Amino acid sequence: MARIDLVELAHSYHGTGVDPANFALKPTSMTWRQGGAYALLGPSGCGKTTLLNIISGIVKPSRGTVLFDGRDVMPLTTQQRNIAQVFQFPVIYDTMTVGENLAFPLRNRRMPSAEIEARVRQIAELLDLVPHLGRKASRLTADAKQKISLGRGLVRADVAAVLFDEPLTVIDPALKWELRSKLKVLHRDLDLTMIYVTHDQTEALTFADTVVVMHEGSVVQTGTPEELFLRPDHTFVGYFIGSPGMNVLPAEVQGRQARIAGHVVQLERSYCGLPIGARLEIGIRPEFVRLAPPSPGLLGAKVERIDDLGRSRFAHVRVGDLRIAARVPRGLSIEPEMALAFEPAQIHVYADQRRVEGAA
Ligand SMILES: Nc1ncnc2c1ncn2[C@@H]1O[C@H](COP(=O)(O)OP(=O)(O)OP(=O)(O)O)[C@@H](O)[C@H]1O
Repeated sequence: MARIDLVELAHSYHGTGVDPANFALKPTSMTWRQGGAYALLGPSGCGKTTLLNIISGIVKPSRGTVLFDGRDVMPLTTQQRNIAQVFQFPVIYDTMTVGENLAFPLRNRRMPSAEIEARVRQIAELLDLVPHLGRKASRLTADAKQKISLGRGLVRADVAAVLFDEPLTVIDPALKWELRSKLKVLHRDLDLTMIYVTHDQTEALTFADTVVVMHEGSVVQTGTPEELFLRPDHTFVGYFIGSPGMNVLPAEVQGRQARIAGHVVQLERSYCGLPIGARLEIGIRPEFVRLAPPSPGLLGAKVERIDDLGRSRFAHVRVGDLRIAARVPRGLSIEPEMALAFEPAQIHVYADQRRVEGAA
């Protein structure tokens, strides 16, 4: 296991002569804690695999350094970096049995047979593969083959980190939930540093203690699932995490007031000296906007649609040109013309998409 530091990493697949705004990975410095369970979350093409491949040594970055426990690993190959990787599709030997597949990374390291057997058994038990240990891998379903890939990634206790690149893509949806929970237990039991790449917020939030959100080649926030929900540092995080995503509304902001579509909304904190010329927006999650009967003090809204999610209902409303999602309280009778009440403590202010910390 290792602490992994990324120091001023940046990467362009087209040489460093191109505009840095077009780099696949924009300058990034961060630390992955030893023993942490991380998810690297973002939409397709945002640079997740590039970052993962730089850590493992598959891609040489255009700029910057990777340190494992303070040691520069840039001159080292993937194998020398001692990283285990699990990819989207199973990487196993069909001609070997399940047990032989799991043992393979350990035999390669010349581990004593008794230790190999004990470790293979432990991993097989954790992944419910014990009944299959003696079977040829070729006879198994795609799900079971991917479980073997996961097992092969986890079987070595001495790796610097285990990197998972969308490992549950081929898994049946019903099994996905189970395997994700299993990975979390495995992380606790095996005490490994794990980085799990996904574009699926549910996968990220259920697996990780810390979620790293990427957008257009940059890490825009690193935090616990709760931090990402309650205090998105970037409008993209607000929009990408949560369902429905955060409302992001153009606003004029002065002191403790924001003006949205001509209506004044009170803020809990004060915002003075906001950057001149910046695009100002407020962000508030639908959970903290309440649909209410029309009232003189509230922002009037036209109801377009109600989504019933079983445990909660959300209204999609229109205020002038703006579309806003709001929570529908139980028992509220809904008319075409309603109003919105905002929870001041949950309103964030953004300048050019970055959250601004207000003053008390
Ligand atoms: N080998 C390559 N050569 C040129 N461009 C590449 C290469 N690999 C990735 N890219 C580009 O770099 C950017 C980041 O890609 P990357 O695969 O890292 O993103 P990602 O978030 O992992 O996406 P996905 O989930 O689709 O794999 C994209 O614009 C992609 O087209």
